[in-house]
Amino acid sequence: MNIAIVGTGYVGLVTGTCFSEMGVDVTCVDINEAKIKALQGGVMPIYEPGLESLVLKNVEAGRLHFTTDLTACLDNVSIVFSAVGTPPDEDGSADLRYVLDVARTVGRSINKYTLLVTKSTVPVGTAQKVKAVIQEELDKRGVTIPFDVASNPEFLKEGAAIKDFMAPDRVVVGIESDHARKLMERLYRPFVLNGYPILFMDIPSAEMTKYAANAMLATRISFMNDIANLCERVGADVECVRKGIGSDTRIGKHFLYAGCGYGGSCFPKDVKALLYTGKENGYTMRVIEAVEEVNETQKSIVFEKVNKLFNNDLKGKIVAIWGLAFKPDTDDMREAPALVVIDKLIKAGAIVKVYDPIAMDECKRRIGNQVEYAKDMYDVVVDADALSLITEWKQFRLPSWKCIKRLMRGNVIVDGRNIYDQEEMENEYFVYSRIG
Ligand SMILES: NC(=O)C1=CN([C@@H]2O[C@H](COP(=O)(O)OP(=O)(O)OC[C@H]3O[C@@H](n4cnc5c(N)ncnc54)[C@H](O)[C@@H]3O)[C@@H](O)[C@H]2O)C=CC1
Ligand SMILES: O=C(O)[C@H]1O[C@H](OP(=O)(O)OP(=O)(O)OC[C@H]2O[C@@H](n3ccc(=O)[nH]c3=O)[C@H](O)[C@@H]2O)[C@H](O)[C@@H](O)[C@@H]1O
Repeated sequence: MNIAIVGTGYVGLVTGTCFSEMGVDVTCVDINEAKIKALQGGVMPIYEPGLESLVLKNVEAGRLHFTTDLTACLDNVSIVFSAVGTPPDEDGSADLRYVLDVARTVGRSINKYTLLVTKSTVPVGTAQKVKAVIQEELDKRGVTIPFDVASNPEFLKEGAAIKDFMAPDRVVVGIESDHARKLMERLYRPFVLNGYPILFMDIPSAEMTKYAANAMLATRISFMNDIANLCERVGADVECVRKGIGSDTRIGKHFLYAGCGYGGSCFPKDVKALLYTGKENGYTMRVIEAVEEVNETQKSIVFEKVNKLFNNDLKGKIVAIWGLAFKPDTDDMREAPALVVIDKLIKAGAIVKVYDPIAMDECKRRIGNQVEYAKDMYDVVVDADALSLITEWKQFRLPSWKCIKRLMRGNVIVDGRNIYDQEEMENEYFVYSRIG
């Protein structure tokens, strides 16, 4: 089977690589020439565990190709996936410009039946827009060429993308023709053989499933952050509460970790887009509004705690930060809580020193020399008055507190992800503060 994947970002590159691993011949397409050139030279444009070796292996096997020219590969493929970005517009709605650009190129260039599958996260009704654009282009050409559209939202998480794609809880596919269903059944057969369910449904339901899933996960996080903030005020421990409620199988253990707010390229933007869809349809999504509001406040919580511990006077204080990426195992800093904390610390007059195992270059690209970049996790705490943990990379979990105590000039530790033991920290004579 030959397919093309348009958009070689986190989703497109992982999708293309994983399908090629299953024996499919995949051409990954991107308009970003530098990205394609790098990939052709074996250089990954993103950090994602396990990706590089899988890409190199499948390129070597001749099943994975990279190009900037979608038109040139359309004659050889039966399915085109669109995995381009859908960033938030100013009003919070999903910007469909890139998705519709892909549809336009497909309409202008196909010469035989093609199935265009949208993998990007798009609001209900997008497939119909995609269909209309392709038809418009075919009409302009004066040709009749059969085509279908489908929706196949992606549920992978950054940092665990390969595993999530290869072993999905489910694959959701929205279709409106038997032929499209057969093609998608064939493409996903290796996954079904491995026991992973594929759920076929109508296209609007598939499109909505993606937003509902992300909004539900974001809701759990904001709910727990709300509970954590109350725990702190009433003297309960949110970590005990998390285990207590997570053991109820109706609630489940996952996505119940209180922290310094959710970030990333998806929860923030998808929550906004869902709110917009509600408004557009005369309905206010009140729960989702609260989810967003709680998260906005929560992103400042580490700053608020540090500030309070220094009696609202951070002028000249050195604050070290562990973790910049929006979560561990990625270099992605889109909507990262660290950016909010850094900004507030700088505005309060603090000197900020940062360390992240992978996202240092990304941070430099975003905020330049507003902060000091340390060479490792111990170097960053030298002379610091306070240390704040923002991203729970594994290497931060069991540090040498003896060494840290020697290097810091102060003893304040603010744990934005609740990974340290309160008693141990107090035994080490740290002033320790966590979430909840
Ligand atoms: N990042 C993630 O973990 C997940 C993202 N998604 C969704 O998948 C979509 C893509 O997200 P990412 O991979 O993170 O985006 P990304 O920004 O990493 O990659 C998008 C790529 O599309 C390319 N592109 C834009 N227009 C193009 C065109 N006309 N032709 C060819 N290439 C084009 C860009 O150059 C870029 O390389 C979004 O809708 C996102 O919401 C869904 C699940 C997980
Ligand atoms: O649509 C998307 O792009 C993806 O968005 C999320 O994946 P991702 O953003 O990569 O990462 P998550 O592991 O979900 O973490 C998101 C944020 O929530 C925070 N989080 C997560 C879990 C938790 O219990 N508590 C918590 O604060 C993380 O620190 C992080 O900032 C979803 O988990 C994926 O299923 C989805 O495909």
